[in-house]
Amino acid sequence: MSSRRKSARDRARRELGQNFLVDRGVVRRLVGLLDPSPLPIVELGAGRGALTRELLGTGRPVTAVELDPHWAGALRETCPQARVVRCDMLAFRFPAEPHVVVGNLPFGITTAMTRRLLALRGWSEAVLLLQWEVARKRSTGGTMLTAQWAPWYEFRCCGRVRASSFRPVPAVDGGVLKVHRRPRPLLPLVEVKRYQRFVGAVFTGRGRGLAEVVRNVTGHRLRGLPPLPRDLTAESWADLYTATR
Ligand SMILES: C[S@@+](CC[C@H](N)C(=O)[O-])C[C@H]1O[C@@H](n2cnc3c(N)ncnc32)[C@H](O)[C@@H]1O
Repeated sequence: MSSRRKSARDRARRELGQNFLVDRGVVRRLVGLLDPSPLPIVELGAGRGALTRELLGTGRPVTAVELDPHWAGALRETCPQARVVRCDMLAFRFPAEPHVVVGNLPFGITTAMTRRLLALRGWSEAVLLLQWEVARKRSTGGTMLTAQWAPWYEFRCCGRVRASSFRPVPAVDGGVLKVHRRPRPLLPLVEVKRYQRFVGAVFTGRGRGLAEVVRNVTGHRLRGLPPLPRDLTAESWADLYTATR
C-alpha cells in the first residue's frame, strides 16, 4: 500500500473509531445474545465484517451499515448475502418492518446513536458493544438518558469485553448493553415528552437529596424516596411521575 493510502486508512481508523473485533469468542457471544427469532438484523458499523459473517450464519436477513467506502466495498465482496448500505448510521433509514439491531459502535458516536435508536419505533431488541463504563452506567439507570426511556425499554449489561479483543487495541475495555423494547410499557407513549422533561428536571434540579429535589420541581412532598435519582428503578420513575403530575 502506498504511504498516501496508508495514511488515509490510518486517518479513517482514528476518525471513524475503527477498532475491529478480532476475538471470535466475543463475536459468538454477541450474536448469541440475540433472542431466537426470524426477524431481520440491522448491523451498525459493519467494518471488516467480523460480526456480519456470524450474523449471516443465523440464516436471518442482514443489512450491514458502514460509512467507510473502503470497508463497504470490501463487505460487498466478502459478504455477498448481506445487503450493504454505505451511509452514516446517524442518517440511515431503518426498515419500516420489525427488525433487531446489533453493533460494535464507534466509541465517538455511541451516545448520539443510542439516543437516535431509542427514539425509533421499528426494532424490538438491540445488542450494542460500547465503552465499558457507558454500558455499565446505562444498565443501572445511572444516566439521565436511561431514566428518560426506562418506561419503554429494559437495559441490561451483558458483561465486559477486554480491550485486547479489538485491533487496534483501544484505551478502555468494551461492555455489552442489551436493550429490549418493553412489550407492556410502564407509561403510555403519548406521555414520552412530558415524562422526559420531568426526568430532566429531577436530574438537574436543586436540592439536598431526591425528596427535596422532587419537592422543588413538583411541589409534592413525598416520603420513602431513595437518596438519589440513580437509585430509582424504572417502575419507581413511572410511579413518581404519575404521583406528581
Ligand atoms: C468499532 S468498529 C466495528 C467494526 C466491526 N463491526 C467489528 O466489530 O469488527 C466501528 C465501525 O463503524 C464504522 N463507522 C464509524 N462511524 C460510522 C457512521 N457514522 N456510520 C456508519 N458507520 C460508521 C467504522 O468505519 C467501523 O467500521
